[in-house]
Amino acid sequence: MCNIINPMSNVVIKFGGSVLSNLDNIGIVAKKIATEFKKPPIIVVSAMSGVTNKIESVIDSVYNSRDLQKDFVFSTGEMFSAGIFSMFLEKFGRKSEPLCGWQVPIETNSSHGNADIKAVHKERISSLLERDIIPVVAGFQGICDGRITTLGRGGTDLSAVSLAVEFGFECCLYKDVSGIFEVDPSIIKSKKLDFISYESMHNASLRGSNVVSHKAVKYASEKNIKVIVKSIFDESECTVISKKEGDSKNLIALQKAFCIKLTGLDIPEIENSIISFNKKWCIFLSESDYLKNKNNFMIEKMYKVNLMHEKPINIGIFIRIAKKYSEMYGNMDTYSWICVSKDKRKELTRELYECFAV
Ligand SMILES: Nc1ncnc2c1ncn2[C@@H]1O[C@H](COP(=O)(O)OP(=O)(O)O)[C@@H](O)[C@H]1O
Ligand SMILES: N[C@@H](CC(=O)OP(=O)(O)O)C(=O)O
Repeated sequence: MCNIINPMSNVVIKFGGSVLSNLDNIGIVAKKIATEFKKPPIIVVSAMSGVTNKIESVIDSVYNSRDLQKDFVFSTGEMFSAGIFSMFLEKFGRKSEPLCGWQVPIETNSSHGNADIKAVHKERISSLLERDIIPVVAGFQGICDGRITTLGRGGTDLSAVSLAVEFGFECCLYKDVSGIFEVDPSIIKSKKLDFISYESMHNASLRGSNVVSHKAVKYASEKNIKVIVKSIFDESECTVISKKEGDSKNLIALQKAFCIKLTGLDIPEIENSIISFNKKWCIFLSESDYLKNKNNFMIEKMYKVNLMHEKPINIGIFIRIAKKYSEMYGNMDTYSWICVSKDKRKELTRELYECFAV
């Protein structure tokens, strides 16, 4: 089942790093847009895959920089892909113009590195669309007080959703997967969902299923705009994220967890940590706390396998599985988790899926 995007209708189309993995792929998707979309869509692009991580490591190697400089450099990956994508569109016969966030402009608050969108101005893009020129917007970025800001990792999804809201267009996120699955397809084979509610997707995104950024899902939910996730290489399938309450489903999301196991009660002061007591004391760290503390403590890199369940699950079965794999687990009304080492994560995920998937 899929709502095929109608090439005759107005649409915002976002291509993420997973699709923009090399120049050949950019050429292939740009050709498809240039030849199949009669009405000019608004294209929104991420940096090519791996580029933002590389930029981040360059920034870290130079200087523990202020947010202002960091965002300036961070935003360049998207500028590069917007320019290249636009060149390909022209090569395939369509007029196009690349735009940075500040040129649109997309106004944000001043939270560098994790800014929120305050306003999207339509005039410049509208004037391009009227003249049949395809705008290619660099995602993940905006402007505040004349300074470039970035929207947080995965933020291009948010750029696309906010443009779709402002223009009243459909919003389609093209990924390297044909939709949202009950489990990340790179971990195990599971069922693809035709629909998922904002709430379920938001919960899954917050707990590691970063296929769609949690900020984008929240924004779409607040503005009640449906978001379509699909693959450009298989147009027959997709997932629609919307208000529609779907049937009850279990989703599994994997999250990296950085964990200090304590021998005594000598608890270090670490911001935002969750202290969990389950036979042993341990502290889960955020990735940034992990980087700050990795030289001072023995920190284990683990995986938190989160099972999101809309109905209560059989707790006896869950605890039996949890104990088989780990001493660290938790059970709540709507989600349960088990923390395991990297080598056990697939096996555990498979067992949870087999026991609890609907
Ligand atoms: N439940 C899920 N369903 C589909 N894909 C998922 C899920 N959880 C994680 N993923 C991963 O998300 C990836 C796509 O997201 P991402 O790399 O952020 O895309 P992009 O950067 O192109 O927007 C897929 O390659 C897939 O491995
Ligand atoms: N390039 C940025 C923004 C982004 O949205 O990327 P992607 O769409 O590839 O997840 C990041 O890596 O966070």
